[in-house]
Amino acid sequence: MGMTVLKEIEGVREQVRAWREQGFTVGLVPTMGYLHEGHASLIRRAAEENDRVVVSVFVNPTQFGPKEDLSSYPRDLVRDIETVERSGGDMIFYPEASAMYPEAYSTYVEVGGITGELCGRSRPAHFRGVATVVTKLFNIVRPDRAYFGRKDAQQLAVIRRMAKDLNMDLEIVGCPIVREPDGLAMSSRNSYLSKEERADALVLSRALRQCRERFQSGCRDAQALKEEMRGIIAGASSAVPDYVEIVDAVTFHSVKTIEKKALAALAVYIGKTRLIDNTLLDPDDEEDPEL
Ligand SMILES: Nc1ncnc2c1ncn2[C@@H]1O[C@H](COP(=O)(O)OP(=O)(O)OP(=O)(O)O)[C@@H](O)[C@H]1O
Ligand SMILES: CC(C)(CO)[C@@H](O)C(=O)[O-]
Ligand code: BAL
Repeated sequence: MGMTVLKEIEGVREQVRAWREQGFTVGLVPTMGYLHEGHASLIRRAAEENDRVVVSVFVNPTQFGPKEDLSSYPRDLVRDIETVERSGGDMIFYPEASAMYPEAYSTYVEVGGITGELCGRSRPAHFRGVATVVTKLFNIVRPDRAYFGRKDAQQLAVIRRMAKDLNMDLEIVGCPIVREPDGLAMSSRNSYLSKEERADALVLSRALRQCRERFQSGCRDAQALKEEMRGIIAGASSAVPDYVEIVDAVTFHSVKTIEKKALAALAVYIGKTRLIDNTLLDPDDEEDPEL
């Protein structure tokens, strides 16, 4: 089967309906495009677990703040088509913003609780935009499973909460963080970095690795771990932390002592580029294949 590229919502519905009539299961990988190996790993996983895979490519305006990078967000549909095809996807859905948010559009999905923490503090309307667009994508594609990366750990938790709270009939699948060989988590925004900033950006994964090592050797004091991470970040001249946190992996509330599953999570400006990364700190399982 060849790959389809569709812009119109109705065309997507028709194609998915035809697949369903043939008894096929459908996986969805929502993205903002400029695809890299992190996205490709989600598409491959979806292709392993579903008969057909839809990849949405949509730079969603409602999740960007007024001073954020909506207009400069990188785009390359031709390369994205190649990546989806090579990774086993069957359809790219790339709608226009005016089709997703026509005139008089007025409905938003607000997830409470964890959205008040971490990225939700620095990007106040962000998760409302994410929850809204993901709900719309779920309603358009009606997938059996949807795939999200753990690099955006809080986003994954918000979507799991939303799907559960709103009785959405699909499985949310979380996928491991894919890194460059030197440890930097892959991100479309890495393309903004100058050569010097690219080198400085290594402080995120380095700080998290150090945190994990100290955790594995028995340290459970979150303050001490955070101070050490801040010290590593301060070593890069272009790096300014937005947050350096250790939170409960379920509630996303800050913890003092790590007694159950926690997440060490960072958002750091490297020059003007805001990057995020995280690692799980699990007192019952000290192995982490990702860092
Ligand atoms: N390095 C990665 N490993 C695993 N999943 C990833 C990685 N990067 C992004 N993803 C996942 O891909 C999906 C689409 O993300 P998105 O298009 O925003 O990519 P991104 O590279 O994170 O972009 P940005 O630079 O905006 O953060 C999300 O579920 C995200 O968690
Ligand atoms: C899930 C998502 C595609 C919604 O726009 C976006 O937040 C992303 O790329 O992670
Ligand atoms: N990966 C999250 C998309 C955003 O930063 O808006």
